[in-house]
Amino acid sequence: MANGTKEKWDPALSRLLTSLQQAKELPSTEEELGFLSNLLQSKELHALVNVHNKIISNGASDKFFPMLSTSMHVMFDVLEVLAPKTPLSQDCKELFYLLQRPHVQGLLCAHDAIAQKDYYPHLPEIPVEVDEDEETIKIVQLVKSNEPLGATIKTDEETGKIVIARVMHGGAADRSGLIHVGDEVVEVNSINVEGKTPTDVLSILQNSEGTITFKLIPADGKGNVRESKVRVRAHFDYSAFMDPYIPCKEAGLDFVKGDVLHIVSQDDAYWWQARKEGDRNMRAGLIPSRALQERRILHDRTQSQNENENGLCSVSALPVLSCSQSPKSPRCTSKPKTKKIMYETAENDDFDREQIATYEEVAKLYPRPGLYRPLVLIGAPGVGRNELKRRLIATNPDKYKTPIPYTSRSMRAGEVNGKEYHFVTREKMEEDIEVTKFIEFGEYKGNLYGTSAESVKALINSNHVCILSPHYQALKMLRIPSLKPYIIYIKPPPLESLKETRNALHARSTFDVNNSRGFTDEEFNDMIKAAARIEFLYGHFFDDVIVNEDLAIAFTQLVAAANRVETEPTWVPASWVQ
Ligand SMILES: Nc1ncnc2c1ncn2[C@@H]1O[C@H](COP(=O)(O)OP(=O)(O)OP(=O)(O)O)[C@@H](O)[C@H]1O
Repeated sequence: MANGTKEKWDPALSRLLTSLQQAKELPSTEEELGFLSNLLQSKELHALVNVHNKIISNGASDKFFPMLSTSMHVMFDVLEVLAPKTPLSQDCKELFYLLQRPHVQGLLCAHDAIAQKDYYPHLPEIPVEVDEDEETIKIVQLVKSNEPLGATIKTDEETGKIVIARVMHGGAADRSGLIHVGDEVVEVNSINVEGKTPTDVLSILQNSEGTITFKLIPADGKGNVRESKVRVRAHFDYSAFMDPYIPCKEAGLDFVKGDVLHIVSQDDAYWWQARKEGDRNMRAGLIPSRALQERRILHDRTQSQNENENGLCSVSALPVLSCSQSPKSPRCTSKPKTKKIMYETAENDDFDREQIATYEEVAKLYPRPGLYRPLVLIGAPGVGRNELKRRLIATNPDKYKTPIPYTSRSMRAGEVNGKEYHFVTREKMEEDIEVTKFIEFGEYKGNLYGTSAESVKALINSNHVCILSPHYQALKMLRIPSLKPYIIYIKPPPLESLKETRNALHARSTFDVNNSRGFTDEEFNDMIKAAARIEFLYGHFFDDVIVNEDLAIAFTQLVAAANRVETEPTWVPASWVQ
């Protein structure tokens, strides 16, 4: 033996070597035998087998049973908790730093792979011709519990046999490490399934008690697939129960618009496997893939277009405002207001309407010194965005700033250029509007008004927290990587409470008499309708929602949100952190 003594050798390797000696009579070349003999005696293989055996024996002993298989998640949670505490304690700071080191993360990742039993060697196909009739059969026994099996079956289109269609990450079948996609099901509890439909097989499974024994013909090229790290924000609501096409309703994962999902597998073109972010439940669920969801949306749109013969409305499900809106004046209020900016943008400019919103890849953005994220208050006109904005600025006028708008109107006595407004010519403003320099603009009494993207950037660059309360259509220009806005939706309370709070005498001049106003019943109704519309179109962009019922409570929530942005990690589009 070239290396080491034979006694220390793994018994399986020794047996293989002995068999190799006996195989000399078989029709094989000297070269092949020599290669195998060298391989079986190599130090590297020996070391690998030892490591493998150790892992298996540790895995088998209760003493080393993993406490969890998601230490990477825990690490991210800990980072989240620690982030705001780093300025307070040296220990927190050190741990925060350590947990972000690639070596520590690599160690935890390896731990999770082992805890998820993702360590079985993935052997290539045997490169010799196998007798077609002599198929390998594996017998897998699983104990039936309340937990679903975590696998789905289907009839193979070519062979007509029942095969494993998918194995849910972290489910019972996956944890067994013995059932793989493509395995052919021959028997279930000694019942031959040949010629049976998946529904028949399902009822055999449902009627079995205790241990379930599968006889399977292994698929080629099987193997445990590592979990992907992709996180997405859902832009639509999903209920597996309501989905007639999901291969198995029980295996579905329900979610609502705005939920962050961890996509663990995208192997299937139509059905991804996902967990809700932060959900400790190990088993993943099925959700429609991006491609499938896009197809469905397109199909629904075509159908609603067909139904809508005059073709006036392309999205029939949109909550619509009752009043007609002209391009020059999209607001519904009948009363003139103190705020002068009107929006040029017409209803049909709602930018998401033509996009197919399914999933958006997201990543965590950690707060850091020098990162000043603008706070954007979105809401129905009149809901109280300006009131809240003014109050927040008043808490710290050196920190919170709002950009000074541009106008084409002439300066009045007492006004200073760059204080109330930046005064520019109409031609200059029109030129800038043309090259999309304004995040919002409009015309009022023959003069143009607008807020430029540059002035938002200037505030950020001068280390201020920029606070904006633009028209919701401005989100299109604001939600970009260079600005990284934090979007807070200011929601009106239910109609009765809206009327009650706004009609209360003291509420009219809550903060600034000049900016106080009353509302008609029609305006209250319009506010509720506009709110429903904004939620429908932009709900998936909201980082936070504040119900502006009691003003003092809403303001406290706004202050808390503003602090959160500075101290806690938040989910943002993945492209913002790359
Ligand atoms: N929670 C509340 N309770 C009572 N009154 C409120 C409340 N929030 C706001 N208001 C009052 O409602 C009026 C409209 O608020 P505000 O001007 O801030 O609305 P807005 O969302 O900025 O709308 P717009 O963009 O049309 O000006 C103000 O008089 C304000 O004081």
